[in-house]
Amino acid sequence: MERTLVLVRHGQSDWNLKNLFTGWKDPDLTEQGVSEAIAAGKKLNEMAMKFDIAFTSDLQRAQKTCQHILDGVGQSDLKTIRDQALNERDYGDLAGLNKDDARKKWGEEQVHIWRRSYDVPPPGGESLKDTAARTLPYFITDILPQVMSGKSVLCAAHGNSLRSLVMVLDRLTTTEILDVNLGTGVPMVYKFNADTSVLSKEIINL
Ligand SMILES: O=C(O)[C@@H](CO)OP(=O)(O)O
Repeated sequence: MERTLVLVRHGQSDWNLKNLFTGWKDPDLTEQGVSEAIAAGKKLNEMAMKFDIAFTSDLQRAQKTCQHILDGVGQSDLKTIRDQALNERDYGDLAGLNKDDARKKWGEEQVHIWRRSYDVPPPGGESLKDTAARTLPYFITDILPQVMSGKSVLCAAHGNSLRSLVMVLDRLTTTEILDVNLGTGVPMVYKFNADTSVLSKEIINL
């Protein structure tokens, strides 16, 4: 039995391009972001990937990426479940600020800690640990059972909401996760063993 999960971060958004902290804000994809999502769909189609169900967040950059990928594999009408649990980490007071301005104000090191550490939340926002406290239960109750029943599942979400899942799937430590950055529109194809452990992971570079 094949148990497949494809995780993909949305394509470039307007605020990625403008270098702004985004979090739960809801900017659209840029032209490049649309191209990345279309390219991801094309690659998965070349691999003859077919999905049984898709999951995405409550934010349009992930939803649109999900739809472009489904269009690319010829499954435009596939059942897609949207849930806030998959939303990006809430960046709190940093949302809307320019990342370079933030580095000037608080220093390179502090901003890196806010962006990539496991348990230090940005002011008024969620740490990766806080994010995992909503993404992981949702993954376990809603997404993993689909995968374990032999389905092929697409999950289009966000840099940090997906880092919280990748940390568990790849068995990374709280130190190792610091260096993990997910590329926009780059699918990660996971296959699972019958005991829910990861059999294989393939990163599909565009
Ligand atoms: O702004 C955000 O919400 C995220 C993802 O783009 O940024 P960062 O990579 O800094 O965590």
